Amino acid sequence: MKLVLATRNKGKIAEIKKLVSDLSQVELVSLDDFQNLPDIAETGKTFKENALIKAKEIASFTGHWALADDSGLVVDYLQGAPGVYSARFSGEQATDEQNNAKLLALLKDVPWEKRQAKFVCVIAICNPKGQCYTLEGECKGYIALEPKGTYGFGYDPVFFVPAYGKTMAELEPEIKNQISHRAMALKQLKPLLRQMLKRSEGQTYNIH
Ligand SMILES: O=c1nc[nH]c2c1ncn2[C@H]1C[C@H](O)[C@@H](COP(=O)(O)OP(=O)(O)OP(=O)(O)O)O1
Ligand SMILES: [Mg+2]
Repeated sequence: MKLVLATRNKGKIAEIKKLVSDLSQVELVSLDDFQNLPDIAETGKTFKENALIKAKEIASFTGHWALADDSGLVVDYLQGAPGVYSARFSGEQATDEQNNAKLLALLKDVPWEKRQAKFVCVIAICNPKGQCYTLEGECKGYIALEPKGTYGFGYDPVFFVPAYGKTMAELEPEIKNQISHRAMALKQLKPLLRQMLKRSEGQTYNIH
C-alpha cells in the first residue's frame, strides 16, 4: 500500500517515518515524488479540520492514500494560543526561533504554575475518494523559562517535560518518539492501518 506523507515539515517527516517503520507493507512516499502539487491553505479552525484539508487534497491530487499531520502548541496562559496558528505565530514566514522568542516574551515573568501547555497532534488519513480517519494525540508540559536543547524542531526547546525534567529538545529522538503527541496519535493509527491492509479495495470507511 502506497501512502503519501502530506507534509513539508522535515522534523515531522523524520518522526513519522520512524514511528511507522515497523509496518513493512506500507510504502511511504514523499511530496517530493510529485510535481505541480497544489498549495494548500490551512483555513481550518481546528487541528482536525486542517489535517483533513491537507490529507484530502493530497489524496485526491495523487490518487493514493495520504497521511497529514496538523499539530501545534496550546498554552493555558494564552487561552489556547498559538494553537492552529503555531507555525505562523510570529508571521507567515516565521522561523522556529522567532516563534519561540515571541512565546517566551509573552510569558515573561509568568510564574511556573501558570506556564502549563500541551502539544496536540491530529493525524488524518484519507483515500482519493475523500474517505478519512482521524486520530489525536496530546503531550502535556510547561513552557520553559529559556530555550534548551538541540534535538527535534519547532517549540521543542521551550517545551518542558516534567517526567524527564528536561525540555523536549534535550530528549533523545527515541525518547520523544515514546511520549510525544505525534507518537500517541500514530500509536492509534497502527491497528487501523493493519486492518485496512487486510481489507480489499472498494470498502467503505468512516467519513468525517
Ligand atoms: O513535535 C513538535 N515539537 C515542536 N513543535 C511542534 C511539534 N509538532 C508541531 N510543532 C509546531 C511546529 C509548527 O510551528 C506547528 C505545526 O504546524 P503545522 O501546520 O501542523 O505544520 P507545518 O506547517 O510545519 O508543516 P505541514 O503543514 O506541511 O505538515 O507546531
Ligand atoms: Mg502547515
